[in-house]
This record gives sequence, structure tokens and C-alpha cells, in this order.
Amino acid sequence: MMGSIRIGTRGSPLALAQARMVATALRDTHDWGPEQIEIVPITTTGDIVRDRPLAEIGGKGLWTKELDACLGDGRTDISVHSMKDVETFRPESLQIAAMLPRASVCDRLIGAESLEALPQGARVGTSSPRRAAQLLARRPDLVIVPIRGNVETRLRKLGKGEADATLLASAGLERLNHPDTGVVLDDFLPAPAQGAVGIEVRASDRRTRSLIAAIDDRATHLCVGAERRLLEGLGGTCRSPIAALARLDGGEIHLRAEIISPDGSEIVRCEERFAAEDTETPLALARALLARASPSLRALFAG
Ligand SMILES: NCc1[nH]cc(CCC(=O)O)c1CC(=O)O
Repeated sequence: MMGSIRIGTRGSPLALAQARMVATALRDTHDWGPEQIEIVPITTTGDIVRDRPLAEIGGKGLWTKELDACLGDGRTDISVHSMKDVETFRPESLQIAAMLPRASVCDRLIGAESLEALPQGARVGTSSPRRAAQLLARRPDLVIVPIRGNVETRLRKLGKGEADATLLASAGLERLNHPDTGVVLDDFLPAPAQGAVGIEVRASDRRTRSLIAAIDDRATHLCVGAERRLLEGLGGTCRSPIAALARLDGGEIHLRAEIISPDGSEIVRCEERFAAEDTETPLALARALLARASPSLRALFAG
């Protein structure tokens, strides 16, 4: 049977690169020709509101609302997302049907050989509360300055001296052909779902659901599922500094997570192994993290 599919994606270079990865996976798996796949770039609120930290703009679904609308009314058949940017609770009518094999999960430091090499009081550009807190935990002298825009924009701003250094996800840099930019910070726990590309379908669309399920990477799906479940348990928002990383090891998930006060002075960590099908333990871990946090740290979470 001939298939054909319209892929909804944000229009940023990274989003388009990820949509093309999905197109390639579908072509290889279903033996489709290029004419059977159409990439439909969609502008989202997050793309328009550029110059304020996202955490400040608030509001739900900055990156997803417009994609959801197109998917919902059939203008597209699937949406491709950076799972890191997808809010915890999704509309019931939609379903994340697959994830591509996860790329690098870590952040990279750009602008210095290492954190230690940054001069006293250096300005590090990031609008991520997690990255800011993780930086300050190691280097309280650093000055965090907001920086926004897509990956290329941030690299350009760094080049113009808006900051002395910045942190970016390794996955994004690799997908944009910057494999050698910056140094990997492998002792920084990443954001939940970092490096994962997810594919969403209409729950009612059984044909597309099964076409997409064929390219699912089970290990990535399980690990990102556990990280997002922890986020759900914490009542995490874009204002809450949360890091989490799961790995599949045999039939078990190994989940590590931390919550950090915005100034980096308080870090609460946890680590647990549990069966891959177990969706309750991440919630219990979230409760345990909050129980050990100071009242002011706990107050940052809705969970
Ligand atoms: N919030 C923006 C965003 N969403 C996904 C990525 C990178 C790719 C990924 O983590 O999957 C980035 C840029 C960054 O954090 O450096």
C-alpha cells in the first residue's frame, strides 16, 4: 500500500533537522519515496516571543499549541517534538507514538575549556533555571545572564560578546553540524528528556499510529517516559530546576535525578533502579525528593 504523511514541525533549523531525521527513518522503514513525505513548518508562540526568558513568559504549550492545532484538525498527520520542550500533560486526543533513538544527552560548555577555566565572575548566558542552578552550585561567583533564541542565534550572541560562555545541549549542536563546538559537561545531569525526539499522532488515527510505532526506539521511550513521570510527580514547570536521566540496563531502568535551588546552594539528589514497566517508582522518587528539600526549594514545585 502507498503511504503518505505530513510532518508538522517548528521551523527552527534544529526542529527541521529533527523532522528530516523522522522522514528518513520512515522512508527507510516503510520503503517510501521522498514524494510521500511532506514537512510542514509551523510557527509557534515560542518562536515569536523571542527576547524574554521563556520561564518569564510562562503559559503552557509555547512550542506545541500550534502544532497540536494542525495535528488535531488533520492539516498534519504527525508532530515532531524535542521531547524536552513538550509539557508533561498532553491533550487526551494526542499520543506520543514513538521516539527516535536518543542522541547525546549532555550539555556542552562553549566559551571555555572547562568550568574551572572560566575567569572569576565570568558571565554565562543561559535562560534555563536548571543550567543556572547547576552552574552556580559549582561556581557561585559566575554571573548568569539571560540569552535566548535558537542554537545558531545563541552562538552568534556569544560571538558578539553578550556572554563569556554558554551551555547548549550536545544533541542540538550535533544535529546542526557543530559536533566539535564546546566541551561536554558529563557531570551535569541533563534536563528530563534532553536529546530525545518524539513523534505525536492523533490517538484516533490507527493507520498513522502503527506506521509510526514501527520506528519507535523502545529504550529511549522507556527512559524518557520515566524522566517525564518524575517531572509529573514533582509538578515541574519551566521555572523549576530539575535534572533527570534514565538509562535502560537489562530490563531495569536506572534513574538519577536532582532538584536544585536557583542559587545552587541546595541540591537534593536521588538514584534508583526499578523494573522498566514500573511507572509508580518515579512518582515515589519525586515525593522523596520533595520530602528532603527545604521549604523554600519545595515551594518551587506544584507537586
Ligand atoms: N529548549 C530549547 C531546546 N530544545 C531542545 C534542544 C536541544 C536538543 C535536545 O535537547 O533534544 C534545545 C536547545 C538546547 O537546550 O541547547
